[in-house]
This record gives sequence, structure tokens and C-alpha cells, in this order.
Amino acid sequence: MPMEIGPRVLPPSDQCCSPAHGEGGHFGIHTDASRVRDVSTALSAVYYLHRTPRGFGGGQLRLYDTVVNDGRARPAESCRTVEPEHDSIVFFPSSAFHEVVPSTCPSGRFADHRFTLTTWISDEESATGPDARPSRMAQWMADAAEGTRPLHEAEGDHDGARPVALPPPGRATCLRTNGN
Ligand SMILES: O=C(O)CCC(=O)C(=O)O
Ligand SMILES: [Fe+2]
Repeated sequence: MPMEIGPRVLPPSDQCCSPAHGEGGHFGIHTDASRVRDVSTALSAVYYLHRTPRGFGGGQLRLYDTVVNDGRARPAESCRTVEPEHDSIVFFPSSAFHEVVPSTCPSGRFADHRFTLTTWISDEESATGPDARPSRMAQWMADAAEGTRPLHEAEGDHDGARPVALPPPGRATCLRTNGN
């Protein structure tokens, strides 16, 4: 089924990332603190799109609980697993530890890769008003996330993901999800 992605739903390309994971593609445990201005209010949004039936295996998103030891936060062993389902979107706090487990892509074809559109939503206003103090839990997760390594240092954990060029603004794009 062709899927229309109009430019109006796409954030500017510097605020949007569109990688494709093939065989072995993965993303080690991280937070998205370095991708947002205010991690105490920011949400990460990941939209999944791929051909059906799915041409890849694995590629689940794991969202970890957080534990604190000696005032330092780290990912707990417990997590929630999100299956990348075509035409679905997941939102989570950008301060949460998460990872993408390795994908397999038996055909090796690019069309069978795991595709996503990822963006980060941050309400700058809400962090400045008098009533805008984040909850204790949110502040605590934000402080923990600030201490995590910047994303560019985690590039070694992002093997196998190839960036996909986004369409220029003002032109609709048609992604065929059932062809090559
Ligand atoms: O692809 C996903 O499910 C998550 C991607 C991600 O964590 C990121 O781009 O920071
Ligand atoms: Fe992330």
C-alpha cells in the first residue's frame, strides 16, 4: 500500500533523524539528553515504517526502568519491549534509558531494512513559567540523563544504521512499502 508522507508532518531535517537498520543494525543503551534543549520536558517520538510482511527480524526498542545507586542513575534490568510495527509511533521521555536490539535482514535488500522517523519534542515555554517545575521524578531522571555521554560518542553503538535522505520541504513523497 503506498503511504503518503506530506511535508507538513515532517519536522525540519535538523530535528528529525531517519535511519535504516540492516543486518546487525543496533543502537546501544543511551538517553536522548544530547538531542534536546530541555530534557526534563522532552519526549522522543519514533515512527516505524517498513514493508509488509516485515523483511527484518529483531530491532525491538527496549525502554528501561531507572535505578539509582550512590546518587547515580543507571538502567535497571527491567524494561518494556516495543515491537517495531509498521505505521505505529512510540513516545517516551527523552531522559529514559533505551536501546535498539540488533536487527537481522536475511535478504540483505535495502527495502527490507528497519526504517524509522525519529524526532524530539520539547516545550521550552513549560520549563520557564512559575508552575512549570518538573515533577521530582522528572527532574531526577533529567539530572541522570544530563550525565549520560553525548550521542556523538555513542556512534560506535549505532552500527549498521544508514541515514535516509528526507524529502525537501514543500514536496510530498510516496514511500512504497510493498515493493522493492
Ligand atoms: O529506532 C528506535 O526504535 C529508537 C531510535 C533512538 O533511540 C534514537 O534515534 O535515539
Ligand atoms: Fe534514542
